[in-house]
Parts: sequence; C-alpha cells; structure tokens
Amino acid sequence: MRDTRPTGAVYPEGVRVFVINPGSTSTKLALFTVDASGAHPLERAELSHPQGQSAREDLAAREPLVRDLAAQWRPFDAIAARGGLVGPVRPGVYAVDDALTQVCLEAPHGYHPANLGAPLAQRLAAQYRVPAYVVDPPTVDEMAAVSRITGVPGIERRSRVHALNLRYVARRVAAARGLDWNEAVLAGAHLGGGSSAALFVRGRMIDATDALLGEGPFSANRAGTLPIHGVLRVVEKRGLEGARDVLARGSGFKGLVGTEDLREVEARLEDPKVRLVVEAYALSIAKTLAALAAHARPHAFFLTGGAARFSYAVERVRAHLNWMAPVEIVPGEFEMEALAHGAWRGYNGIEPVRHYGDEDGKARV
Ligand SMILES: Nc1ncnc2c1ncn2[C@@H]1O[C@H](COP(=O)(O)OP(=O)(O)O)[C@@H](O)[C@H]1O
Ligand SMILES: CCCC(=O)OP(=O)(O)O
Repeated sequence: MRDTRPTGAVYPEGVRVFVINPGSTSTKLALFTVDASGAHPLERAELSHPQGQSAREDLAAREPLVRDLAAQWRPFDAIAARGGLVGPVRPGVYAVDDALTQVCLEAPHGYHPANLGAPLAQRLAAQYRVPAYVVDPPTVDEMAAVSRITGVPGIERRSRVHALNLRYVARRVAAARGLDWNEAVLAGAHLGGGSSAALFVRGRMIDATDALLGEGPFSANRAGTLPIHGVLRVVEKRGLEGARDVLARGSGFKGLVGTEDLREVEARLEDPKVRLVVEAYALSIAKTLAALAAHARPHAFFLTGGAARFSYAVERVRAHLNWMAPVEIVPGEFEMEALAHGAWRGYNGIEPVRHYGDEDGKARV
C-alpha cells in the first residue's frame, strides 16, 4: 500500500484523484491522473437533477452515485471536492477536516449543493484511507475594501462566485493571450445554474458578484440583481423563506420561461417571448462585466460555464462588449481539472495545504 501521506517529494507517476463536484443542476464526478504535465481524465460521469430543499435531501440523493463510482474507479490516491458556502476565505487548497465538513453541513453561511463536496469527500476519505481536499471554494473573497461598501450601513457586498472555474479560466485566458498573470486585468463570467462574475487584477480577484441571493446577471434558476421594491414585494407576498426559495431556485429562466435547462431555451428561440428573455440575459451579463471594468480597463473579457455553450446568447454578450475589449468564449467548465490539479498540488506538497478556520485561511477583509 503506497504511503499516501503528502510529502515534499513529487511522485514521478501520476497521482490518481477522485473528483466530486456537486452543482445546483448537476453532480459531476471524475477520476484523473495528475502529474507535472497536468490533469488527465480517466473517467467522467454527470448526473443532472433539480436542487433539493436541504443538505440532507441532496446528500441522500447524491451519495449513492458517489459511492458506487468510487468503488468502480478505485484505487485512487486522493479525493478533491468543490467547496461550499464557507464564509470569506482566501483562495487555495484546503484539507477536508471536521471544521470544514461541519460548516458545510450546518451551513451558517447559506446552503448550496456545493456544500456537499466536503462531507462526501470526508466519508470516502475515511473509507479509502486517502487525503481529501477542497480547492478555491465559492466564497473565496479578495475584494478590495472599496468594493464592499453599499448605500446601507452594515450591509456589505460579498463575493460568492464560481471561484474555482473563474480563477482557472482567467489564468488560461491570460496564458493564451500572452499576458503575465501578475500583470493581467481580466473580467469574466461563469454562466451555470448560477451566473457569477469577477474582476482579476494582477492575480487578485478584487471585485466579484454574489451568485446566490446576491447580485449579478440572472441565471438558469436565480434572480440576479433586483430592484429593492421588487425584493420587498416578493417577501411581502411569500414570506422570508418563500422569497429565499423562489429567488434562489425558482427565478431566472425557470421563472420566466419555465425551464432551467438552457438547451431547451436554445431550442425555443423562435418564440419572441423566449428570445426577448435571452436578450435580457445577455444584456445583464454584459452590464455586469462592463461595471467590473470600471475598476480598470480589461485586457479581455471571458465567458465560461455550461451555458457558455449557448452560442446565440454569448454572441449577444460579445456584441455588447467587444467595443471595450476582446471577448473570449471558453465553453463548459474546468472545475474538475482545477479540483484534480489542486489536490495534486496539496498531495505533493507543491502548494501549502490550508486549514479552514486557521489564520492562513481567513480572507484579508
Ligand atoms: N450545450 C448547451 N447549450 C446551452 N446551455 C447549456 C449547454 N450545456 C449546458 N448548458 C446549461 O448550463 C447550465 C449548467 O451549467 P454548469 O456550469 O454545467 O452546471 P452547474 O451550474 O449545475 O454547475 C444549465 O442551465 C444547462 O442547461
Ligand atoms: C454560489 C456560486 C456557485 C454556484 O452558483 O454554482 P452552480 O452554478 O452550480 O449553482
């Protein structure tokens, strides 16, 4: 049995990493072999499903699939999982420990299916006696102080984005455009079940949206930025919990045209009502990215995520923005590769492994 404890040595052969990525409309699983040349997929699986009402419900729905595939794809040396809403943290590789698992399950910072990553990983790590890691949770927060201020004392903007994929793709776009990551200015959006956007200035995500009951473009199933009077009306009509539910899971395309599957929306573009909603979606994305560019003129914009495969919509976004800067389209998401690579870095001691709650993990607020 190979000594699976992380050491300073870099293993010559690939490290086999089992990857767990619970999203709002899908659970993605994969097995990678990772070495200095990158993360190479050996197995992939994806299950689409609507988001449940709670962590417990989602865990019960998703754990059997995860256990079955882990049993089929073993052996593996490490596990990587997408992190959940864990409050403001620095980017990086985190050990899946009791503190991280507990905050994901108890969800004091809010619940999203990504919260299931750490609990699922911890259970498998115990069963297979391998280390488990979370990489770049959605609450990575490097916002500049000026970006946090709102017009209401005590209410601050917060960063809750697809940090894992946005950071990974931003680096890829910088490299593809011959930009030094530590000099690049890039504004990007991840278009998934949720829509999120962020601005990267010299390697730091200095401004970002909140993809869950926050702000930014509307999405497959979420409201995005709303006028305050509208929020008040929804709360008056549905009560606080009802409002949370409809704004976080029953809005966006799901509320406007009855489906959160943008492939179905794409197939209905001939319907003028649907097309108008798609135009509004594209404009909301463009306006969000253009606002982020107020900090600094970007070398480029980029669009990524599953819905970046929606070619009509992303071309409409490009039309709104390409007078400001080039718009790169990077369809799909690279969360699985980014998770596997992050686990490899932690496993081999190439990157320090942070621990949730320790000083080195807390965001610089
Ligand atoms: N080829 C496609 N064309 C249009 N939309 C797509 C396509 N593939 C996926 N999508 C949409 O992307 C969204 C899911 O984004 P993704 O980032 O893959 O998942 P999640 O947000 O659940 O993590 C869904 O609304 C889905 O309909
Ligand atoms: C909270 C940001 C992460 C997010 O919205 O993920 P999904 O698009 O998978 O719901």
